[in-house]
Amino acid sequence: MTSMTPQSQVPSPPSIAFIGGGNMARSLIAGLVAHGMAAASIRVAEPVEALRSALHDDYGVATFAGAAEAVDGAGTWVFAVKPQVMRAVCAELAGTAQSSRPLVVSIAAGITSDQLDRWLDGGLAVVRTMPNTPALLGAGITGLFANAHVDAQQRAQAGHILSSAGETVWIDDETLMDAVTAESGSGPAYVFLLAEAMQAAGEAQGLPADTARKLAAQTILGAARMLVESGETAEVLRKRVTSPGGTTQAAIETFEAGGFRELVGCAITAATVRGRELSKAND
Ligand SMILES: NC(=O)C1=CN([C@@H]2O[C@H](COP(=O)(O)OP(=O)(O)OC[C@H]3O[C@@H](n4cnc5c(N)ncnc54)[C@H](OP(=O)(O)O)[C@@H]3O)[C@@H](O)[C@H]2O)C=CC1
Ligand SMILES: O=C(O)[C@@H]1CCC=N1
Repeated sequence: MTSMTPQSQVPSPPSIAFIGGGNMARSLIAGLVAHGMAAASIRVAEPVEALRSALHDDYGVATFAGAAEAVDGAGTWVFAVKPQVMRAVCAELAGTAQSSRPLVVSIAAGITSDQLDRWLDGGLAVVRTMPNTPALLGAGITGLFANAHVDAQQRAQAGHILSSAGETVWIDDETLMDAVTAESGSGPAYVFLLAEAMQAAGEAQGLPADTARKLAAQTILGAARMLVESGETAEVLRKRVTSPGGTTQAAIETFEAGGFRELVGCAITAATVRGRELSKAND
């Protein structure tokens, strides 16, 4: 006798479960679906009903209120919750992790692969990653670190998931993941701060707000494309703009006199230190 299982109850292997369906999970899911991953292979645990509905409506993925239901049958678990709740979420899933031995991928700032492995009761393949928000456009960059339990196939799987968000770079020394977080994970916010400041300064010089906004945004886009596409260093590109005795020189000298480089250094140090604090504070 053949028993029929309703189609809706059949997980399509190999499926990926996202635990947390907020901003970053949404960006990664958008990238995966855009790169051809079947929506039926993506399961998302998210407590906020409005976020669950939006993910289902926009991408067709299966959504669940609880993490335990979302990971059922999934070979890869992507932890996309805040660092502050990671330990509790892992405690809830540790038993299932030990019986189903998934590939564990985390995007959380600060939380180490050792902590994740320990909180899930040990011996698991863990890839700690740090993407950034341009993932939403497939223009992100992600640093990845694999623990000793990750095999070649799992490494490829983690790389595949994050490459749908943009570029990837593997990091061999996990202690550097806090620096990755400080430079590229948080980095889009620094650029947006620069855009805010440029726009405000343009307006202060008399430009209409919409014109000042467009000038700042397109300048940052164009400069970023030159950095990526020209093969030249930032220093060379900066010097090409800076005519001797001209307007740029006047501005750059003002930045330098104000300690711009030191300030950026202090900001990135603060973010790196905060990553380490997040690890300790949530252990
Ligand atoms: N935003 C960014 O630019 C980047 C963030 N990250 C990392 O990504 C992670 C997520 O950040 P982000 O997407 O911005 O945060 P969000 O707050 O947007 O998303 C996290 C989601 O997880 C939900 N959640 C809480 N508890 C659970 C649970 N037990 N099971 C399932 N879902 C749960 C939260 O719900 P609720 O709000 O109700 O708690 C929230 O909707 C963080 O660890 C962060 O460090 C990494 C790179 C960049
Ligand atoms: O601010 C944060 O903690 C997260 C991690 C990197 C970007 N946003």
